[in-house]
Amino acid sequence: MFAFNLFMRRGWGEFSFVVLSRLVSSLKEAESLSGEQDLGFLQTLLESKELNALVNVHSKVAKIGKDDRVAPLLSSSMQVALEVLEQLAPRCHISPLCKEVFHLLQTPHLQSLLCAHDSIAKKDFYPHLPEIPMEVDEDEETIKIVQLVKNNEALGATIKTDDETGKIVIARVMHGGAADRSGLIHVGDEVIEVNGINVEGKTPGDVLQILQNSEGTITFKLVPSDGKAGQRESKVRVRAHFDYDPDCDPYIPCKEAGQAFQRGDILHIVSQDDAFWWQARKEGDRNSRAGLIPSRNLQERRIIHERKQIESNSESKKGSCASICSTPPGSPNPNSCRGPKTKKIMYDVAENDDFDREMIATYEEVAKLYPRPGIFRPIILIGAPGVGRNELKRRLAARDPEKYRTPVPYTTRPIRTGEVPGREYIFIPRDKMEADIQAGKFIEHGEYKGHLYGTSAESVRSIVNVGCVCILSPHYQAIKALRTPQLKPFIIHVKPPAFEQLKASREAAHARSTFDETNSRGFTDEELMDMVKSAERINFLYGHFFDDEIENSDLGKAFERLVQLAQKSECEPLWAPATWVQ
Ligand SMILES: Nc1ncnc2c1ncn2[C@@H]1O[C@H](COP(=O)(O)OP(=O)(O)OP(=O)(O)O)[C@@H](O)[C@H]1O
Repeated sequence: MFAFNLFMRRGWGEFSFVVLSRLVSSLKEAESLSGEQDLGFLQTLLESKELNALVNVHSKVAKIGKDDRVAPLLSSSMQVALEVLEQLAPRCHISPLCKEVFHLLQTPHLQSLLCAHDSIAKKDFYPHLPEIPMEVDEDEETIKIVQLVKNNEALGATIKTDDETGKIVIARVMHGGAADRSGLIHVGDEVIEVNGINVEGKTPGDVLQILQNSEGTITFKLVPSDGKAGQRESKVRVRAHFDYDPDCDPYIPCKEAGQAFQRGDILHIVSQDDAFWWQARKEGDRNSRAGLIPSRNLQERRIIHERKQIESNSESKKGSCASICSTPPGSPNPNSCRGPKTKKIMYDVAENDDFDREMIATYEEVAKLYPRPGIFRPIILIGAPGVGRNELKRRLAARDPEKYRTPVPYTTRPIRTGEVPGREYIFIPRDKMEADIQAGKFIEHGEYKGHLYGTSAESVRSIVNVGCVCILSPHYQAIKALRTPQLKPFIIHVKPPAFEQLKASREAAHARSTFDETNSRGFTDEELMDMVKSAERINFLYGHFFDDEIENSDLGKAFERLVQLAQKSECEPLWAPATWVQ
């Protein structure tokens, strides 16, 4: 007893050989107080080489730990570096010093050093040693009694009936919730009593009722699980590619535990332990508890199931006039009476649409992409034909021709009078262009009136490599080919306003229809209507790829917004696919 009192008083920080030898001698004094077997065991342990070696190491570490000169000043130097980067990003052009610090702080070696420093400062020494196996009497069950004060906040844990034992167990503990913060309730703990009421044979619903009827302090009697407690938060961030509302989800285990989100939201996935229900919180919501969201696996299954249902419904309705809308909004109406389009068509829409429907958009892992000094992300303007992408692109290039450039397209058509090779087009023989298309050298291409047209990947790269911002306004189906880790484009959706506003703005500006080959008339109502529908459809199919959007109603305002977005893409760290940030 004396020995252990000593042990407690001194604490581990002062534990040394002196203490160890005093422990051994005090054991001898206490021989009469306890069983011989226990004392013999303790004496062997205290005199063992292993323990003495450990004490030796501990004493040295403890000594160094007391030296203030090597004590860390902070344990979040990486966070500080990121904040400095964020502050510096818009100021790089001010001085070469800013630029150099900005560049230095981004180097992987320095960032790794800061991360290593923080881990040591936090005493985050991995790997963790396995827990010491405890020999427990088989009949003896360890029980913990946990008391939590009930307030307006949810407990942040869910319960279920264990399939094998039929007992009530803790199914999940929501990160950051009351149960998690208590550090006392863990997944797999068996619930024996709630407020003195034995829950054996009860359903999770019954237990919930007990909890709901309780006021003030709630006492749980739990048998701890033998699994690992206190899982660390994962650092994964994803961009959601669909809207989610737990209130409308009949399968979520607990609606109150759900986390609603919208397409485009950045989510911090804090746990992926459960195959079907991840725990996540919206990025930036640091203090809120995490909520349940469907896992990628579950969401993919749902989408496949929904598609199958839609397909079988439309199969069974074949031949009848009414059909379920299995196509995205704004899909081309095969009965449309619009005349033949004279406009240049770069893609076979029908062929590519089937491919798009194959995509199952759930979550995309993202990371912050920091601006690189002197290398700008290409800006891609996507939008319905005629919406004004070229007009905006022209204005941006005219504002600063040294900075914003558009690649010169290639064509196989013969040169016309007044045209200068390399100015309007780069003229190229058909067999050469076909071979280059085959070799994947074109980021977009198409055929119009028997001639090929296209934009080469090399022309985009060469603009980027000379430190200019490349602006592109390709057909929307080129998104997938352009959204690569090499190009890292910033993609903006240029949207039309509602029909009335669209019509009024185009009429007021005497806008020329891009559907008329001679450019001699304004847009017809049908063309404007198609533009609105097409924008909805583009948003449905590709909305999750857009970094931002511009509503092109008032041209001046739309252009102002484009300038702001261009600056944002040049200066700010922005979320991008994680594969782009290596
Ligand atoms: N906000 C606006 N208000 C009025 N007129 C506009 C506006 N935006 C564009 N326009 C006009 O609409 C016409 C079509 O614009 P533009 O050529 O830029 O379309 P586009 O999206 O590039 O089309 P396409 O892809 O079919 O070539 C042009 O006459 C342009 O000046």
